[in-house]
Amino acid sequence: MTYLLALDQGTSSSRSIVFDQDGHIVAMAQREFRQIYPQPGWVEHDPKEIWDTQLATAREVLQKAKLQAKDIASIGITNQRETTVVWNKTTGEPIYNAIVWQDRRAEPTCAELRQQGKEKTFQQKTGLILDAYFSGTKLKWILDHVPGARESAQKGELAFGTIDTWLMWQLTGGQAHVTDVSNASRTLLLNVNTNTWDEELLQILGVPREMLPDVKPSAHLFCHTRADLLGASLPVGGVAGDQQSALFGQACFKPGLAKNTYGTGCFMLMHTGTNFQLSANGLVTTSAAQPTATPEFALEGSVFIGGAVVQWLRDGLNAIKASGEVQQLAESVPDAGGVMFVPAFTGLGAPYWKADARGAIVGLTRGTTVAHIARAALESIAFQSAALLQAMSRDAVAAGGSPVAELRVDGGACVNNLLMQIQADLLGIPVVRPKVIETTALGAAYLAGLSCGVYKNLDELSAQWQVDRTFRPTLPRARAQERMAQWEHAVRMTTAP
Ligand SMILES: Nc1ncnc2c1ncn2[C@@H]1O[C@H](COP(=O)(O)OP(=O)(O)O)[C@@H](O)[C@H]1O
Ligand SMILES: O=P(O)(O)OC[C@H](O)CO
Repeated sequence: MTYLLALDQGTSSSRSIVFDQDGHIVAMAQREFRQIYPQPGWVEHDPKEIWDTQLATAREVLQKAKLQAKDIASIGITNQRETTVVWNKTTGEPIYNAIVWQDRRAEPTCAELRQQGKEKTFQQKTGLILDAYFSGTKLKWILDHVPGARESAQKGELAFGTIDTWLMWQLTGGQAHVTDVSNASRTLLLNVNTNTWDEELLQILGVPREMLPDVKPSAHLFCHTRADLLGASLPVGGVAGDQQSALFGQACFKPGLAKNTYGTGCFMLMHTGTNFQLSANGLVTTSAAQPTATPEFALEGSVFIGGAVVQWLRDGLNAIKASGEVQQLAESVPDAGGVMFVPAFTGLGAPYWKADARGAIVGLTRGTTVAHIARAALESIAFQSAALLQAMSRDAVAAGGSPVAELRVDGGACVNNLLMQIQADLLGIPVVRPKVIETTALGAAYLAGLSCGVYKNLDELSAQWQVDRTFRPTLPRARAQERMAQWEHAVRMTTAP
C-alpha cells in the first residue's frame, strides 16, 4: 500500500492526516495554538507556534499510523489562506507575528486605494476585491510599520510568504522559497491569468519583488524536506490553499461543480474551468488548485458566521453543552416558529458585504423557546449559504452555463443531518455528503499523489469520490422562495436605517 501525508494548517489548529492511496484516512493528529488579539479587529499567530505544532502533528501521525517516513510517497500541504508572514532570509526569524486573514487593520489602506480608483485594476488582474482580508495590504502594513522593514526588503534580506511558504521554508531549513498558484491568488499581487507577480500591483503596494516566493502549479515537486525532521527526506508534491484544496478533494474539477465547507464560517466555491470570469453578484474570482500549468478558476463566496453561531448558542447563551447537541434541540420543534436569526456578529460577507451590519433575532413571541432559536440558528447557516449559491448560479448562467445542479458538502457542521436537509430544501437541489469529509486534507494528498505518479489522472480521483448520503429537497419551490424572501427581509433589518 502507498501512503500520502497531508499537512493541514488551519486557523485554529494544525493537523496532519495519513491517507492510503484509495483515499481512506489511516490516522490523524491535531494540535491547537494561540490566537493573539493585540487590539480590537487585529488577529495574529506566532509563526513559530504554527511550525512547532505542524511538525509535532506530522511526527505524531506517523507514530499513530505505525508508519515510517520512507512509507510516505509524498507530502501535500494545505493551509489557512491570506495569513501573512515576513521573515529574515539569513536568520529565519519572523520580523513580526503572522497577520491572520481575519485581521482588519489594513482597511484604511484599502479605503485609500478605493478612493484613488484602483479597485478595477486589482479586480481585473487578481479577481479579488480591495479588502483587508487579502495578504497584499497586510504585507504593506508590515513594511510600513516594522522599523527598517522596507529598507531590508529592498536589499533582498526579507522573505514574504503565506503559511504554505513558511512551512516549506522550515521543512527545507531555508532552501525553498516557493508557493502555489491557489495561495498566490489570495495576495492581491498575482496576475491570475499569467500566474506571475504583477509589477504594477507590486508598485502600488510598495512591495519589493525580491521578497516574493516562486509560484508553481499546485501539483509539482516543490521541495524535499530535511531528513532529520521526520526520519527521512520526503518530497512535497502538492500545495493548495485550504478552500481550493477542499474543492479539489471533492473532485470538483469541471465548470459548475460546487462545494460548501461548513466550519466556523462557510466557504462556497464553484469551478469555472479555464475561464476567468468576474462575478456580477458579489462573489470573488480565485485560482482553483491547478494540477498543470494551465490557469483554472473558481468563484468563491464566504459566510463569516457559520458553525460559529452554534458555538454562540453553546458559549453565549448556554443553550447547549456541546455543538453536537444542537440538532436534537432544533428537532424538538417542527419549525422555528416564525423566528428569524441573522448572525451578523461581525458584519455580513458575500454576497451582501455589509461590514456595519450586526446580528438580529426577530419574530419573537410569548411562545418562543430556546429550541426555536436553535432551529433559527441552524437555518441561518443554510439561508446564508443559499444566498451564495443563488449568486453563483446567476453568474454561471450569465456566462452561458447552467445553474449549479448539486452541492457537495464538507466541514465540521456537515455532520448535522437536519442542517443538510434544511439546506437541500432551500436550494431545491441535492446536497451530497461524501464518505470522507476531510476533503481539505484529501485535496492536498491528491495533488501530492498526482505529481509523484500515485494517481495517473483526474478521472481516477473522480472515481474514488464516494457518496455517504444525499439530501434531496422536499419543500415545494414556492415555499422555499417565500422563506428566502423572509430571510432577505430580516437581513435588511440588520443595518441602521
Ligand atoms: N453537529 C453539529 N451541528 C452544527 N454545527 C456543528 C456541529 N458540530 C460542530 N459544529 C460546528 O462546526 C464548527 C467546527 O467545524 P470545523 O470544520 O472543525 O471548523 P474550522 O475548520 O473552521 O475550525 C464549529 O463552529 C462547530 O460549532
Ligand atoms: O482555516 P480555516 O478552515 O478557517 O480557513 C480559512 C480560510 O482559508 C480563509 O480564507
